[in-house]
Amino acid sequence: MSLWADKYRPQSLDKLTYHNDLSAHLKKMAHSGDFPHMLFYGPPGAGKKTRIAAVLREIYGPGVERVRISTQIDQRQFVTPSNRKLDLNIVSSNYHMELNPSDVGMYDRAVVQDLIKEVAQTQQIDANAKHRFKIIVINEADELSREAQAGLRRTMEKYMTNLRIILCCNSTSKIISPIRSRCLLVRVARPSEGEIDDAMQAVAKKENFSLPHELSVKIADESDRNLRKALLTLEATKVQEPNLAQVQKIVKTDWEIEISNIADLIIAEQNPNR
Ligand SMILES: Nc1ncnc2c1ncn2[C@@H]1O[C@H](COP(=O)(O)OP(=O)(O)OP(=O)(O)O)[C@@H](O)[C@H]1O
Repeated sequence: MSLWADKYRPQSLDKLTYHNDLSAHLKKMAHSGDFPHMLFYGPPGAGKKTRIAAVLREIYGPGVERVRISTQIDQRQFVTPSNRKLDLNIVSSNYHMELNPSDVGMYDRAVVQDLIKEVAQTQQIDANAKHRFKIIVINEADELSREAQAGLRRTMEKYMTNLRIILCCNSTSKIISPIRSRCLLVRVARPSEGEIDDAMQAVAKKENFSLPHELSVKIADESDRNLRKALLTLEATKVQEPNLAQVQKIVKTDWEIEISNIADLIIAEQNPNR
């Protein structure tokens, strides 16, 4: 059973419920022959990854179902110059590959370069594929070391014919300017409270319950307009109090409670032992 935040994630650009101009623009670009490298940025839970996944679907058209079926998670091992073994999870399909290189810390440069080279050097096998290029999605790109970014920049130039990079991060300030200037910058802003309300109401409808407007606004407000957090909070609240009309207090997510407990402990007794 998956969480509502995953279960009801819109799959295509047409189904995205806000920033409609941006969706239309991305759609146009996906169908033009000329797809640039892209840098998606914006606050947590604003919908960056959802949007990127929708763009991939749009680009690879009818083959998109195959993307889903053939998408798999690989665990790959890299050996560092000092012979340490590192594991990295990679989500990939015939058309794309998705990585979190920051998971391997200071070895990110080697990993990024190896993987990109590997993808760039394998031709698209599917002769019916609409596009000749593959896409590599790099998450948490702002955590990449400068060396990794410099390597990435060279690779972007070298393999432009059969490879596009989509970077995803919170802020562009840690991305080196030669990369920024080679990418189309796509800002995914926080949805408004009204838009969060709409998204939660849509989930409530699919789950067959009614969500009082005041509660919805309260959740939107308390979640800092982070849509994922709002959906998680809604689900946790509904589990605890199935009759939402009676909810007095919004349920916080486990990690929030945990962090708040830790903070209380630290404040209660301020010594090195604690
Ligand atoms: N346009 C949209 N309409 C409705 N729901 C959406 C939309 N975009 C995202 N969501 C929902 O919001 C949640 C957060 O989206 P997503 O994971 O894409 O955010 P993100 O910006 O990539 O977050 P982070 O930076 O924290 O990884 C998802 O659970 C998804 O279901």
